[in-house]
Amino acid sequence: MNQDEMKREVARAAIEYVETDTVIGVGTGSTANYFIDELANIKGRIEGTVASSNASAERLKGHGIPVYNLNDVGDIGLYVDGADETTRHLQLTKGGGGALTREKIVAAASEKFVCIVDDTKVVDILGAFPLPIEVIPMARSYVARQVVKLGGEPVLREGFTTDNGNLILDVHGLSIMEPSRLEAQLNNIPGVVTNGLFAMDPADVLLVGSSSGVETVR
Ligand SMILES: O=C[C@H](O)[C@H](O)[C@H](O)COP(=O)(O)O
Repeated sequence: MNQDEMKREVARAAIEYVETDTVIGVGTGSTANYFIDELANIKGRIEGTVASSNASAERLKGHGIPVYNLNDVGDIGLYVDGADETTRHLQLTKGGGGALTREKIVAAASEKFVCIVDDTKVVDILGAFPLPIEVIPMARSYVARQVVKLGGEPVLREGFTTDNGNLILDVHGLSIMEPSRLEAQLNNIPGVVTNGLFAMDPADVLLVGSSSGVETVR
């Protein structure tokens, strides 16, 4: 099974968590796209969705699936999204597609976060994947200097603007031994909107696709 087939399999497995007549929080990225395509097959069974990016909203609408504004729905039961890296403790790095802030908001507003990955994303220690930080444009240099003091090497994601009109610094070289501590430390820097660590509030369920099938980690 290749990586795309594994992504499709975990996306299909996540459909099991969808409850009838509910609003589903939907993530962003290639794995989340497979989930959106699977959701299209059962769209008559759900009330609608809240999307974590404009790209996902467009894909959902393209399938004729209703997309609501988070402000217009109450708490959400289920959020399904991919990740760039995950540990077996369900702590994640996200934001490779730059959607980290809206992802963190929709995940926080959801009762259960089911994370769907292929087995290439599972690591012992987070950090090989550069950690994305969403930054208010006027604070870019200041934030970059503070990140250097923490031992990271920030690289501006050239030509990229988030759905919120901000910039992304991809931070290389951080050894993330204490993910929750680093998540809080980075978020405390003025000018940081949020960073891509989901450690203080990790996923609730991890579905890992591999050539031998889909494994569930809780
Ligand atoms: O901003 C993007 C998201 O955090 C994605 O969930 C993450 O980058 C994983 O994407 P993919 O499923 O394409 O590897």
